[in-house]
Amino acid sequence: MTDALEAMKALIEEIYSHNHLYYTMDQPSISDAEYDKLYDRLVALELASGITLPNSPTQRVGDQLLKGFDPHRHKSRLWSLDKAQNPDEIRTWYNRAAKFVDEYNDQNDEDPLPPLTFVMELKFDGLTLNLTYDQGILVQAATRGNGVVGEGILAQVKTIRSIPTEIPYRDGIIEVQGEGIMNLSVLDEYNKTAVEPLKNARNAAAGALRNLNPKVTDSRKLNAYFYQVGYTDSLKFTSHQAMVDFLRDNRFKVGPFVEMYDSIEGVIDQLENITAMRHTYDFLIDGLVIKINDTLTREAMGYTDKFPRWAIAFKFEAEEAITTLLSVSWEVGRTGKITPVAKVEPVNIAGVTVQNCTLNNYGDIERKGLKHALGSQVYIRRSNDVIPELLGKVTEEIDGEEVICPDTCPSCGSVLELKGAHLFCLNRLECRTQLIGRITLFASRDAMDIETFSGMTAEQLYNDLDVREPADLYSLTFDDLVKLERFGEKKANNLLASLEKSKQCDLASFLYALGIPNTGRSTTRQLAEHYRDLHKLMAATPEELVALNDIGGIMAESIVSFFRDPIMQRSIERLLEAGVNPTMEESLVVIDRDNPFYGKTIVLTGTLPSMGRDEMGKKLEAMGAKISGSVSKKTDIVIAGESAGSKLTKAQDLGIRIIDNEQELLELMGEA
Ligand SMILES: NC(=O)c1ccc[n+]([C@@H]2O[C@H](COP(=O)([O-])OP(=O)(O)OC[C@H]3O[C@@H](n4cnc5c(N)ncnc54)[C@H](O)[C@@H]3O)[C@@H](O)[C@H]2O)c1
Ligand SMILES: [Zn+2]
Repeated sequence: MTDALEAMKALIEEIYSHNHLYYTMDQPSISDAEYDKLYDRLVALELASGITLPNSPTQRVGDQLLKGFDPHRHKSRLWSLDKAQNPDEIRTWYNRAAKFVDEYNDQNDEDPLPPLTFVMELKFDGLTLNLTYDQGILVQAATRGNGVVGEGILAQVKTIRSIPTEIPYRDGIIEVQGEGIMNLSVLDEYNKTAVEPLKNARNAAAGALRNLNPKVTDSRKLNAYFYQVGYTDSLKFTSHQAMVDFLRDNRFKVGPFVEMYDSIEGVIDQLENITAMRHTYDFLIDGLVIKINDTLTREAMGYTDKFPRWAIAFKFEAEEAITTLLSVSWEVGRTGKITPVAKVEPVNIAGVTVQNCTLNNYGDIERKGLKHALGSQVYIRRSNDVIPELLGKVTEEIDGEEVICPDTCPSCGSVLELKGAHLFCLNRLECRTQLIGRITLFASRDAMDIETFSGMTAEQLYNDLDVREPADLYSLTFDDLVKLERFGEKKANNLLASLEKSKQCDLASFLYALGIPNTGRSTTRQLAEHYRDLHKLMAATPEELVALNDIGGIMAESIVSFFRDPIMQRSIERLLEAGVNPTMEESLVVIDRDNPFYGKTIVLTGTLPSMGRDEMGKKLEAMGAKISGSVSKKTDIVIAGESAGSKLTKAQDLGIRIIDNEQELLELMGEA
């Protein structure tokens, strides 16, 4: 028992030191996942021993208040939330609630509680805010603090444009709870020019709101969402739904996802869908919150010392971790761009072991304060299946070994050149890695689609048969190939046949195969559709190109300088001489040019009830529409399915035509 006590005391001390860094300083030194592990260990010890020490963090909310802010005593307490990691833990919570209601109703058969219904909302990851309105005027805004008393941050909160300083409801005092956040697009924009980039939107928002200088808060362009009326003098809401309606009527921003369910299995059925959508929102969420809808039931169930019994948070798997930066190596891409790749101490993030992380470029290392970081603790993030990213050092003050940037190309040894934030090897004719990269791209599936070809094939052909550029592939012979290791007659013949077949290719794939810097598959398709002829495109001017949808200045310059480069011109000429014949496939069906989608740029977002976005996109393309991935002034129509996120908001802001009813859409398409 004394062992358990000692262990508990040590854990409590450790947790408090992290609480202080997280809640008071907004500068955590461990990831949330690691923190949660410590916390769960303490909970387990308390359960096993049956002892809870009086100062245990499991019995209280938050941490000490920061000096310099006026304390604000909340009119009604603010709470933390109980957590579930999986559907079974949600079912356990539900069973407890259902049992409570049964027992309650047995004793109160005159006035029973209604059957349980639920609401599910996004769990915003920012800083809790409690706003006080007196006769309709915003008179105070406070942090959660320890739940009873928070820090008054009215001046800071007033910099948030979306928070109303006056509301229509004027009967006495009302307190409204929500979360101050920094939109992810705003964080990206801020970091593009910031001297000190911000590593994480949660800490960025919390740090800005708890900054004594409201000008700093203002410069971070924060936002806020509200989900709860904590206190009123006289109002009563029968349900959460009624409360949300009240919030909307009083011009508070309510989350884009607030859904009602009449069974817990209905809630659980949706968990996976919403989890899959977590990256479509322009703000951080760290989970979902499930709450019982009915107010009387909430009041009857009440609270523990720390959280309401009528709500539970479903926590997503963490996407950030802390680990050690071991080394940085430099990789040469097919355009000659040199990219730093960081090797880290292997760490598990959401079920995947991460060992390598990208740093975008040379400039990034400086900007993220990583110049002296070898051997240091660093934050990494892996989200949305993208390549893990290195965010920055955990403790900026402590120097590690220096990251040395190369002056010469690690592949060919020629002197590197710095263009903007990127290092480049300009030796395009002889740099082995670049050449192999270009050949690999040329043969890849989205390009010329040469069967069974891989990066290894390109390397082998380079080493053994002097294949230096794509055109060389077309002069390979059976005798050359059959001699190669791991090749046999069959493989040699297959490769030759596939190369022969690729000569009749469509223009868009051919353009993609050339590897024009900064242009992806959708751009090359657009170029092909517009110019319909390789030589016309090769003669295009930057002005002509920017006039096309989705092509910006940088891309236009890339395209023009690519085609003006004598080396590329020669390379294309050789391909044509070899018999490659890129053509624009004329569509077989004649498109009715009077249909409402002809020539329109359309963005699809959210989930459509009857078919996938890809399928709908193809149908619209066949009607002459252009499908684009992002909303801009050039967008004509946004088709919004269920749970559409930031794209829909942006379309609304820009006043773009929105079709959000599938029936209407199908009618317009002539399909209904
Ligand atoms: N890394 C660290 O060192 C460290 C230290 C302390 C805490 N933490 C993190 O904080 C968590 C515990 O924190 P907590 O109690 O502050 O918060 P919580 O995660 O338990 O959640 C409670 C908060 O969720 C917010 N919330 C967001 N959306 C909501 C919605 N729709 N409805 C209701 N509430 C909503 C509210 O502000 C509320 O205060 C830990 O699990 C850990 O992840 C990390
Ligand atoms: Zn090189």
